[in-house]
Amino acid sequence: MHSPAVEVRDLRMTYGDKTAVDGLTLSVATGSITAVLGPNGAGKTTTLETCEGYRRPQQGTVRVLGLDPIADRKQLLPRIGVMLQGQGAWSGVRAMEMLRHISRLHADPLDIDYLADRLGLAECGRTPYRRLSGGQQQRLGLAMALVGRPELVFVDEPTAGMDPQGRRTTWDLMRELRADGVTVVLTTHYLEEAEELADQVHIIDHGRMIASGTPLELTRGSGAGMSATAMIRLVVTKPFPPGASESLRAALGEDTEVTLLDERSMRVSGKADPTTLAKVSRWCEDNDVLPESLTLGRRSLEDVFLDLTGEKLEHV
Ligand SMILES: Nc1ncnc2c1ncn2[C@@H]1O[C@H](COP(=O)(O)OP(=O)(O)OP(=O)(O)O)[C@@H](O)[C@H]1O
Repeated sequence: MHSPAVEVRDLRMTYGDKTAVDGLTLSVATGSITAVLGPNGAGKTTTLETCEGYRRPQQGTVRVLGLDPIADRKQLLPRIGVMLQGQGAWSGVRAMEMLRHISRLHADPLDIDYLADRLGLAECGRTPYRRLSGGQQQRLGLAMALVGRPELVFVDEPTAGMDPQGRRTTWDLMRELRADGVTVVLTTHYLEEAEELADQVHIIDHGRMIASGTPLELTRGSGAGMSATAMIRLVVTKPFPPGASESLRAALGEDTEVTLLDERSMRVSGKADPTTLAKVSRWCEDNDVLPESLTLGRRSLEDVFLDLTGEKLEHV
């Protein structure tokens, strides 16, 4: 077994009297893609910046590749790649000049033409940084993080502002990195990105870990911090009678959430067992409601996130 690539223990970070990270513990397996998900202001960037050595832990410990990101910065820097949110480059510098400059800081850089080609930067290589589109700036930031052949990369919202093709290219690249044994830690607002890419997902809210697991564990409800729940969708042939969701909830019991999605469909999250399905069906009979469909399905990561945080994330 490898030791973890990143280990955060009981991290606490504040800005004045604002607590940004509140006793966070997480570990990242070497060679994995790990996604840190959370609503705006959850503490993702602060946690990453502490791992990258930009911030000193106010409480708790952070180890990256077994090293202290601040005390061992010199040893660590050549081994990690960092793509910051809204990464800066000098505004007048041309994209390829910037990449070449960064590549010269590394002992054994990747071929920059290969990297530019791979990330679709070749056609804008002579464009000054400030004139690149948001997506091109993101791709350049990613190239700058990868050019030194890091063992571990931190990428903060790597595909924000990218078009669907740029996003897919980036996802492919992340998978290639993993296949080469590189560890990837990313933050994202896009649940689909986490679902597509991540081996492990940590969901944080208000600076605390609220759930973690593989995407499958989380959507089945078997991840840490989760209870086993399923999603039942009930679609009926004519509009529900008034008070239907409250009445169905009463019929199903306390552990169930019933949400009216529109006048003819409801979402029930509760236990995934035959009894629950039978109760829904009995409720339909008692209320003279004819189901058009009654389906039991896995929740999406979106449903999990919504249930845990009460907030919606943006869609891809
Ligand atoms: N330099 C700062 N000074 C004061 N408060 C800050 C600072 N940086 C972050 N915060 C606050 O700390 C909390 C956590 O911010 P952080 O940027 O870590 O969250 P995040 O999960 O990365 O959010 P986002 O998804 O919006 O990037 C937020 O409430 C934020 O307003």
